Amino acid sequence: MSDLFHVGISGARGRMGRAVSQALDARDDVVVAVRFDWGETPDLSLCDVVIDFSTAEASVALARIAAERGGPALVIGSTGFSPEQDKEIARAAERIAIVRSGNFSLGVNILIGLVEHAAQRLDARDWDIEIAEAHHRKKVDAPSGTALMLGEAAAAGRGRDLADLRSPPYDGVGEPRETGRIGFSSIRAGGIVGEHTVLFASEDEVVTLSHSAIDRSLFAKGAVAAAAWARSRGPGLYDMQDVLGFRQA
Ligand SMILES: NC(=O)C1=CN([C@@H]2O[C@H](COP(=O)(O)OP(=O)(O)OC[C@H]3O[C@@H](n4cnc5c(N)ncnc54)[C@H](OP(=O)(O)O)[C@@H]3O)[C@@H](O)[C@H]2O)C=CC1
Ligand SMILES: O=C(O)C1=N[C@H](C(=O)O)C[C@H](O)C1
Repeated sequence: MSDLFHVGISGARGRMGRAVSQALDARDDVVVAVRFDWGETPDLSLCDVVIDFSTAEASVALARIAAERGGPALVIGSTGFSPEQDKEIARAAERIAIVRSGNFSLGVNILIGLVEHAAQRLDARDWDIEIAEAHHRKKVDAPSGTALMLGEAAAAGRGRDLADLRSPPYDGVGEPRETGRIGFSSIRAGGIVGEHTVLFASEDEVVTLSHSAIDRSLFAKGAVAAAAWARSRGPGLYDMQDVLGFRQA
């Protein structure tokens, strides 16, 4: 394999697409082969990897096409997938390498391990878990992809799936909070890049684990590192824990 690799950018004119473009410009081992947005048909044969920050629907369509032709590898950062769309991405990953993550930052991927550790040790009968996130006013999906990953880590710490533990949204007058559930809340305001807090609360004390993204170039750099990693992988569905070498064998 040549040291030079060819990258496509999906969602190129978007906030993340532009950040990815800048992150790629800083590297001397990358050629940006194609850039595309909604309604444009890219020549995927020009790419070793496509970095995709678009929409869940667009990412599923791209994954389907890439899988049908046996490449390129994909790095998918879009969020807001339905369970059926999750399955479509997993199906495509039987044919090509896909690195998918709701957050490409090192800090959040460290936080995931801390949350799982805490959830495993703090008894669900005594400790409630609540996940709060804040993002810019243009973000359309909630809870954020990162909040859901943190929720999955908390659920895994308790040996369960998030789908079984997720609290319905609190709104109006309802029943008291059910023991062992994981709650989510979201803020959309101004230009907030990305704030995530996981709160563990007992009757006597509160433990708070949190992450703040200061600039979205953070996510772009992580996605570019994932692209460099993905281009030499066989088919499979990977995430940033794999790229960073955090996954235990
Ligand atoms: N995993 C992570 O670390 C991060 C994930 N994200 C996620 O990435 C996604 C994009 O975020 P952001 O850049 O802020 O959003 P933007 O709305 O700024 O950009 C989305 C881009 O995708 C384009 N697009 C829409 N449909 C298609 C399509 N079919 N094919 C190719 N491109 C398409 C849009 O084009 P047009 O304007 O022409 O419609 C637009 O340029 C969101 O889901 C967000 O949650 C964001 C930050 C970090
Ligand atoms: O839309 C965004 O901006 C972000 N989306 C991701 C998410 O849904 O978690 C990651 C990051 O927080 C920014």
